[in-house]
Amino acid sequence: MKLLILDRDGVINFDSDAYIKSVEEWIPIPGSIEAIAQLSKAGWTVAVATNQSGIARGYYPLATLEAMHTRLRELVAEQGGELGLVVYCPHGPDERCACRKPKPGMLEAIAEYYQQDLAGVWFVGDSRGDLDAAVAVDAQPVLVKTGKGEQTLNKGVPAHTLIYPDLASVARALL
Ligand SMILES: O=P(O)(O)OC[C@@H](O)[C@H]1O[C@@H](OP(=O)(O)O)[C@@H](O)[C@@H](O)[C@@H]1O
Ligand SMILES: [Mg+2]
Ligand SMILES: [Zn+2]
Repeated sequence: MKLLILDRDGVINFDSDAYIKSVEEWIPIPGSIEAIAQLSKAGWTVAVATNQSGIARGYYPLATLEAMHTRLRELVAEQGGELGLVVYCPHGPDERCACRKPKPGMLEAIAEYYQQDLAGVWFVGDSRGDLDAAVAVDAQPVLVKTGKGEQTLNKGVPAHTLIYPDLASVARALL
């Protein structure tokens, strides 16, 4: 199976240090929706693994997070594509859950859902925690320079990380 896993904020949509707290604040990065649609139409399963500590912090309710993901699915469907499983970690850093990146719990949940081994599966993110979660399960860390990607790159990334300007260029590399 052709499985691609994406981080959300800073990869699919613009990120903010003030968190993405509403559907109105959830704005796709140009080319990202089209990239997901093109990949899915080419037979790729595109899943999402996203930290959403804003839930634990009380910045937005679960219903708002779900509304963002409904919007994402709708936009991909309008381009003729289909978005796969979206997994999120609603916990705060101090809850020591198993799912918050850099822990690989969400990646493992996606692998379990699709009964797919994660070795070499590309996980595309903008933060160091994304890359470390990939390394933890022998997936392929892929950094995009959107969102926090430039800062992440400047601080150093795992040795075999692949680096692309944005999700659209990742899609072009796979298609
Ligand atoms: O990039 P993904 O995983 O899709 O989501 C990241 C968001 O949950 C937020 O994660 C926060 O980190 P803390 O959770 O406060 O450490 C901050 O980096 C925010 O700027 C960011 O919007
Ligand atoms: Mg991110
Ligand atoms: Zn969690």
